[in-house]
Amino acid sequence: MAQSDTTVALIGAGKMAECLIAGWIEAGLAPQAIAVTNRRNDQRLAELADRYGVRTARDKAAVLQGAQVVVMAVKPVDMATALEQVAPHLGAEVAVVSVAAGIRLEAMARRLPGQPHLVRAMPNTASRLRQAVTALCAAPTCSPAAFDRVRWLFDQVGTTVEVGEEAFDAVTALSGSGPAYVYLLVEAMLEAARDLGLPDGVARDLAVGTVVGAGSMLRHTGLSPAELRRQVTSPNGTTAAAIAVLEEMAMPAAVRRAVNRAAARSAELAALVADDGPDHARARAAAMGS
Ligand SMILES: NC(=O)C1=CN([C@@H]2O[C@H](COP(=O)(O)OP(=O)(O)OC[C@H]3O[C@@H](n4cnc5c(N)ncnc54)[C@H](OP(=O)(O)O)[C@@H]3O)[C@@H](O)[C@H]2O)C=CC1
Ligand SMILES: O=C(O)[C@@H]1CCC=N1
Repeated sequence: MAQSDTTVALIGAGKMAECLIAGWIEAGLAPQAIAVTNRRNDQRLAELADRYGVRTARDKAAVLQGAQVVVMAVKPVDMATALEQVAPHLGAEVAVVSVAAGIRLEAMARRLPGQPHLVRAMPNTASRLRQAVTALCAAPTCSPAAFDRVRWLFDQVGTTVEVGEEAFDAVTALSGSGPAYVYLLVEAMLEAARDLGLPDGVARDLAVGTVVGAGSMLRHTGLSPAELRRQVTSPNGTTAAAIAVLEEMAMPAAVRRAVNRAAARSAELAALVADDGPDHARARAAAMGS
């Protein structure tokens, strides 16, 4: 069977699931090759069926029926339960992919005994427009064919990179959460534009065009961000004045700290599906804390 005939079941029908569905449909996957379920929100399933033509069902067995790839798109806190619910309905040849922050392959394997084809993925919401960057890591037991199928799926919604699992907390902090950092920057730029009296529509067009243009420069010139920044910054000019304020207010250090904190949070979230050892309850409580 060709990879373009891949059948997918999504467990979880939230924001990340919808971005993947939208990207796959845009890439030409048949809507009926995609099945989705969630925990209890029937209206949400109806919405996705209506919007994309995908199959939906409340019953997990029905959604998993015939799926070659199962994408676990639930919150880390819900992953243990969700894995236990799908386990009885999986054939051994099915590839199971988790997109959850923090959840480790070893923890998935413990909840899915006898399931060799396990993959961890960290996409981002730009999969909606087929512009995601997705990091992938396969369990040692995953067959090359199963991994290729999973990789093909994520290649349909952007670009993929294979990394060791030890890099996943960092990847999650950088590119999984990363879009939010950019949006925060744009929010602040728009507030400043409003302070300066620019009409909202004009400001949005200019700010969005600026971010997209800067991203394209990063992608296509091959120049470093530092060099590109230098090209904008005339001595004693307007940019230099702005950058001086950002440095004085420790913006670069704040971003570094934020990305580090996100990576640490990813590591904390691993405790949600950690071993049921003596420290489990405490680790779980701590991870759920914030
Ligand atoms: N949002 C993002 O930008 C990114 C998210 N991720 C990861 O994707 C995962 C999902 O995040 P997101 O989409 O934002 O979360 P949402 O809260 O939007 O969606 C979570 C979904 O999981 C469903 N769910 C929970 N428990 C079960 C269960 N036992 N069986 C079936 N469905 C269940 C919920 O159903 P119901 O509504 O009925 O309770 C809901 O549809 C997370 O693990 C996150 O780390 C990864 C990269 C980026
Ligand atoms: O905020 C989160 O935990 C998820 C993972 C990466 C992006 N969103």
